[in-house]
Amino acid sequence: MNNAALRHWKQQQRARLRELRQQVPVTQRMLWSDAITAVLTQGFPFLENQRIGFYWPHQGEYDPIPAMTFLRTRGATLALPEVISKDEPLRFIEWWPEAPMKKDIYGIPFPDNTRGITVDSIIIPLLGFDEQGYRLGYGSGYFDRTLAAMSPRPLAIGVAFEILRLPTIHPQQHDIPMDYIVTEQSILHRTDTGLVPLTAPIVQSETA
Ligand SMILES: Nc1nc2c(c(=O)[nH]1)N(C=O)[C@@H](CNc1ccc(C(=O)N[C@@H](CCC(=O)O)C(=O)O)cc1)CN2
Ligand SMILES: Nc1ncnc2c1ncn2[C@@H]1O[C@H](COP(=O)(O)OP(=O)(O)OP(=O)(O)O)[C@@H](O)[C@H]1O
Repeated sequence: MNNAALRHWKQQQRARLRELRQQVPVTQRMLWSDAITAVLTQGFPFLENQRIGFYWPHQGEYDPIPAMTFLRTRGATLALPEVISKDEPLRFIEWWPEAPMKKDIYGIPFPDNTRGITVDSIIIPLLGFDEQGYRLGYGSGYFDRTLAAMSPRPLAIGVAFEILRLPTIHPQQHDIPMDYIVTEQSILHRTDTGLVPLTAPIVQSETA
C-alpha cells in the first residue's frame, strides 16, 4: 500500500471501529469493562508501586478510572495527559479524585495546574489493535510521539475490547507497539512473533 492508500485505509478503519465500539449494548459494555478492570487491578501487581499515566475516557473508550483509583489506594501515583500542542508529546500531570480539572482542545478533562510526573507505565486507549501489538488511535500520533520522547521508555499497556482487533494495522516507522494489551478476555503480551495470551499474573522482574 502506498502512503495515500494507507491513510485512506486507516481513516476507514477508524470510522468502522468507532461505529463498532459505539454499537456495543450498554450491558455488554459493562460486563467487558468490569472484566478489564479486574485484569488491570489483579494481573499487574507491580502497578501498585508505580507512577501510572492513564486517560480520561472519551467517546466510548473503556473507563480506566475505577481500576486506577483502586491502584491509588494501594500506593500508586496517578497522572493524566495534558495536550501541549498538536505536534508535541503529551505531558503527564498528577491526578487524584477531586483534583481541580479543566478541558483540553478536544473537550477532555485534565488536571488544572498540578505537578508534572515522570510515569513508569502508561495505560493507553486503543481504537484498534493488531496481532503484533500495534495500535490504531485517532490519528494524531500523540501517544507515539510521547513514547518516542521518553527515556527510559515507560511500559505501554493498551486497553481495548476484543472486537477492535485487526490482523494488521500496517505499522509505519513511527508506530510503537504496546508491551501488553488488556482485553475483556485476557492479557496479551507482545513478543517478537506476535501477541501471546498470559495465564498468570505478571511479576515485576519480567518487565525489567
Ligand atoms: N481519552 C483519551 N484521552 C486522550 C487521548 C485519547 O486517545 N483518549 N489522546 C490520544 O491521542 C490525547 C488526545 N488526543 C485526541 C485526539 C483526537 C481526539 C478526537 O476526538 N478527535 C476527533 C476530531 C476532533 C478534532 O480534530 O477537533 C475525531 O477523531 O473525530 C481526541 C483526543 C490525550 N488524551
Ligand atoms: N515520534 C513521532 N514524531 C513526530 N511525528 C510523529 C511521531 N509518531 C507519529 N507521528 C505523526 O503522527 C501522525 C499520526 O500517526 P498515526 O496515523 O500512526 O496515528 P495513530 O497512532 O492512529 O493515532 P494517535 O496516536 O493520535 O491516537 C502521523 O502523521 C505521524 O507522522
